[in-house]
Amino acid sequence: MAAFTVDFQLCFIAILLWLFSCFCLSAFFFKKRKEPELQDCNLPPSPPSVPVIAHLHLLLSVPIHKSFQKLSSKYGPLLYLRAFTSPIVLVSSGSMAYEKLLVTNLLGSHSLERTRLIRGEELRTFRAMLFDKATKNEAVDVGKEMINLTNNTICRMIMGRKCSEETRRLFLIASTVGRLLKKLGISLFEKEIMEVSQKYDELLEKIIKEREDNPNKKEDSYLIDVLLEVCADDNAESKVSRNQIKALFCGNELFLGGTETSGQTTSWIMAELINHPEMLKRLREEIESVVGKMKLIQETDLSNLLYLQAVVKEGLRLHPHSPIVGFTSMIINTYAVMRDPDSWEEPDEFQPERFMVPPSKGNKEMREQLDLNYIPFGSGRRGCPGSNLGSIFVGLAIGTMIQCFDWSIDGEKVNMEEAGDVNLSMAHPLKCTLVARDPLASFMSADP
Ligand code: HEM
Repeated sequence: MAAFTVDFQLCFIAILLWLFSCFCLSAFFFKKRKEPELQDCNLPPSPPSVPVIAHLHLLLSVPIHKSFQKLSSKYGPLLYLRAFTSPIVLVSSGSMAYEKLLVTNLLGSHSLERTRLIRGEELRTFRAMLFDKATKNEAVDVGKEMINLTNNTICRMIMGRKCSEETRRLFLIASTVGRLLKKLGISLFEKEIMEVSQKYDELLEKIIKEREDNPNKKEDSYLIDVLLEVCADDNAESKVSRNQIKALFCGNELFLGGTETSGQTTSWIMAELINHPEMLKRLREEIESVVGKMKLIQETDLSNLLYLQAVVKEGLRLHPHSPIVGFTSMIINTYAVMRDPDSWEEPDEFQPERFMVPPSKGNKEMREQLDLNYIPFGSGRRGCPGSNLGSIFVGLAIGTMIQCFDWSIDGEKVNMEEAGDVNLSMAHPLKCTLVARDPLASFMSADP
């Protein structure tokens, strides 16, 4: 009996302690929100919840990605959950087939060719923005402007229209929080997503409705048109729901994977070129001899600009955006592999020449070396499906910035200190002032 009393007391104390810690945790980790604001929002569906803690038990179950996968297969890919009173939107992609559809209709070589015009237009806007900053003598945050460029371009490649300021804000939240969580297969956004949720849903509904009412001709169709066609087809091989199409725009890996990676890579490469003026000069000379002195660089020039390609490759080798990548049951330290002194001469030096294939080495040997030791885009099934598009983004931006402007920074050299753990970034984001170069300035000021 005595033993029973002690156990009962212990149990009681344990329950009290548990409840107390739950409340402490909630006060510490989750900000309180007012219910009326949430009721205003047009929220995604929500699974049954438990009193007080709401969906906390689901968020704490291990392994979390499996538990979320189970939830999304039961209730759909876009879910509204709560931990106590804190809102969470869970975005899970539906199926491999759906992912495949996205990748082939956006990143495949045929699609890249079809969307070249969009990238050309966005590049012109980017160049005009830089020209404007140069005229006003304003500093440029290279990474930030590159993220804007890639966001706008990917958005247009998907649905034929630009991102609004709001959308861009949402993507920026997604890229910060989502970066850590994408490995778990979830996207978790805080207050801001709930605030824009209703307006955002309305905007997406409007776009989808517009496309449904006026479908594009097949040859002019964007990814969104292909997805809507599959969504409407009951006999389609891979099922796509309306919610999945919406989920594509809030936190999908296409945006997370495509924007910050290109932004950071471009910043690192510009920093290396500013620190190595002789390489910057060589690159500029190559552009002038291949493209011409009176013509602005275009995507179709990239395949002829071998030194530019080598500069981009070397930037990706020294500063991989993902220093750690996971393969099936292994973790690979790409940073260490690409700086391994057994494979690379002077591995810590920025030397684009190493990617200019010397005639004595031959292409085969070079390719073997790259296959084994060059993995800035990961490798295998989990490797980056956007590697071609990423190289185009970075190559074009670097080519444009070097061809059209002279760059300067505060101080002698750019500080190359690294920051970040999951993703490698510059501890001191690259900010420069620029001057438009003659005679190209006259072309840029005439740009729209
Ligand atoms: C220079 C630019 C880029 C770099 C350095 C880069 C690098 C990477 C790396 C290393 C991974 C594998 C991550 C891992 O295994 O944990 C990855 C995955 C991915 N990337 Fe990229 N990427 C770039 C551009 C892009 C672009 C432009 C897109 C598309 C618009 C894109 C879409 C994706 C997607 C969807 C995944 C996830 C693949 C999966 O998990 O199955 N990336 N990227």
